[in-house]
Amino acid sequence: MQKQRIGILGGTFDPPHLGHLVIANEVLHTLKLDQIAFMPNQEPPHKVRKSGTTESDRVRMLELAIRDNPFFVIEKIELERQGKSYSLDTIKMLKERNPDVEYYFIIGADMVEYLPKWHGIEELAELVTFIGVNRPDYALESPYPVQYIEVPQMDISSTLIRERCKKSFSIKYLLPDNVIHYIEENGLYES
Ligand SMILES: Nc1ncnc2c1ncn2[C@@H]1O[C@H](COP(=O)(O)OP(=O)(O)OP(=O)(O)O)[C@@H](O)[C@H]1O
Ligand SMILES: O=C(O)c1ccc[n+]([C@@H]2O[C@H](COP(=O)([O-])O)[C@@H](O)[C@H]2O)c1
Repeated sequence: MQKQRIGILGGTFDPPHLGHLVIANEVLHTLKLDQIAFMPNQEPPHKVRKSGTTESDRVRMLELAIRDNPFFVIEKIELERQGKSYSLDTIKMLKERNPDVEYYFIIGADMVEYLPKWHGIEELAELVTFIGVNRPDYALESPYPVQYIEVPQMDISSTLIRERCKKSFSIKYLLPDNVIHYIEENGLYES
């Protein structure tokens, strides 16, 4: 039996935006994967979250963002454990639960640059195939094995969206309309 092939897009998704959706879709189709699992982290290993959104806000926004795509799912495994969400621990747990799945870990070029600092990177690189996608202002080079996929470049980040909300500046077209409604209804990122 052929193994199931799943792309994992790990992230903070605070909030999810079109950059996430476009890279997920490009990788899904280029590699003909079975599905893409968006995996929100509990506590990002390399940055401090200051936005004030709750875990359930981030999950709800992701649910809304991927709602119309049957190939997109949410993997909540990192929300089940406290502390920093090291990818090595997560992938080991996922492989234990699903031994017949091959995992493709999708990362933007900022994370490709950061790979040497990932916890247990040598071991992790043996367990997954890293898929690197371009992102403005970052190089796509790594001493670790990374398969590169060229995606339409978008200078959108969650930081940009949070900053715009704070200034009451428009965020239309940068993320799905239903996520924008959620942000507005719940007054997220206003301060
Ligand atoms: N516009 C983009 N182009 C390519 N990759 C992206 C883009 N936005 C996010 N990514 C990648 O998606 C993954 C999850 O990103 P994350 O949820 O941290 O979003 P972010 O926009 O980088 O957030 P923040 O601005 O808060 O740091 C990371 O691997 C990141 O490199
Ligand atoms: O395990 C690590 O050391 C590690 C270091 C940096 C980032 N990551 C993972 O890379 C993914 C993207 O991270 P972020 O912070 O840009 O959302 C997310 O799943 C993180 O948990 C993992």
